[in-house]
Amino acid sequence: MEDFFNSIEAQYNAQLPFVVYRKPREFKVNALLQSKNDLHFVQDFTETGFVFAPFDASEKTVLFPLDHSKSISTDYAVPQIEREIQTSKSITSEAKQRHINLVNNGVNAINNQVFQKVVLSRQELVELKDYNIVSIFKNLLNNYASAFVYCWYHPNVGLWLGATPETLMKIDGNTFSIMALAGTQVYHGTLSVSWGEKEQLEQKIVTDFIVESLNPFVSSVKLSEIETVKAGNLLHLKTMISAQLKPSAKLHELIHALHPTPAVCGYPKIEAKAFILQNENYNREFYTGFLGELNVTTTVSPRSSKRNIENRAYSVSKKSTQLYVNLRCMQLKDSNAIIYIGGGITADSNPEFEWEETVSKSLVIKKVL
Ligand SMILES: C=C(O[C@@H]1C=C(C(=O)O)C=C[C@H]1O)C(=O)O
Repeated sequence: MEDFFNSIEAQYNAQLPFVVYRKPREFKVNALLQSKNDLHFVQDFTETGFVFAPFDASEKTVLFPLDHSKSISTDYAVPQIEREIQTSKSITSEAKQRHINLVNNGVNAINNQVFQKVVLSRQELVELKDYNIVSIFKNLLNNYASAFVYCWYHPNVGLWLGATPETLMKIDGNTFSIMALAGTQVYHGTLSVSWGEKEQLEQKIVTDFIVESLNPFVSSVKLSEIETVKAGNLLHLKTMISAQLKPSAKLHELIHALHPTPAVCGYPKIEAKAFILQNENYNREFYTGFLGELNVTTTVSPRSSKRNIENRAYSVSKKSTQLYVNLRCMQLKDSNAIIYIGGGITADSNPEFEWEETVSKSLVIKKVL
């Protein structure tokens, strides 16, 4: 296992591109190491490899192509330590006022019927004296077992790390699933909590948008019950949506229809996105973009018991895609961690609470620094 992490460190020190990641609730940590520092982009999502996409879909999506990279992996058992997060009050009142003004502008636009929901965010700088990316990555692994945890690096793009609770989409053969995640409250030891109308509405907007956008691409849609889920120190509302992809469905069209969903952008999408780009006053870059495995072939054997050994002849290869929304993340740049945090705004948003929500979300990352 230490060899694995030494290879990651050596790759970073040599300024060569890599991604190291662990899927939710898995023990295996995978990495792709590019042997040269070339920068590849996705053309039409028929490629195979690991993608890293920005919030603004008019910008390019970076690809680490499987055939230009070395794949390595290790098993990693998480030590049983869930440290509680200490709330820090180090934030300037200027940053707070700026966010409150931004939220007020969002609520005004909603009252003027420009859109129904918008997700507004900010960045926060934490100065780091010195840091080791492998130790920060291990802290993320140890603290967020149910998240997709990653560290992604390209010398011409940047160094990003995160532990996201949100799946953008999973495709296994023709089976498609997606998560509608929204609504936030701080976890106080129980999942049995009640949710306000504001949170229920902001989550429903996400579910409805997904179902409507999927319609041209799928043949049968199933919705789960709405569940309360825990992500670090927070609780969210979640609906799982699954469907069968039509043979004619093209992945790039599907991604274009869904991303960015109202979980990270707003509804309607075009108006909300324009508001974000004009009003947030900073560049989200890859925050609220997506990342993950694209068209990776997995071989599934129907039975693995000895009695059915002859069945191995029927083992099938499937293409699988697993993309996650880039949330609870940071960029390490010079001697700073830039933390990205936001929340969904509806007509009933209270700007002070929205500020507090971003503070709570920032602790997910601050805890591992
Ligand atoms: C935008 C973020 O999170 C998203 C917004 C949420 C909300 O508004 O309640 C909840 C989960 C995510 O879909 C973030 O973490 O920065």
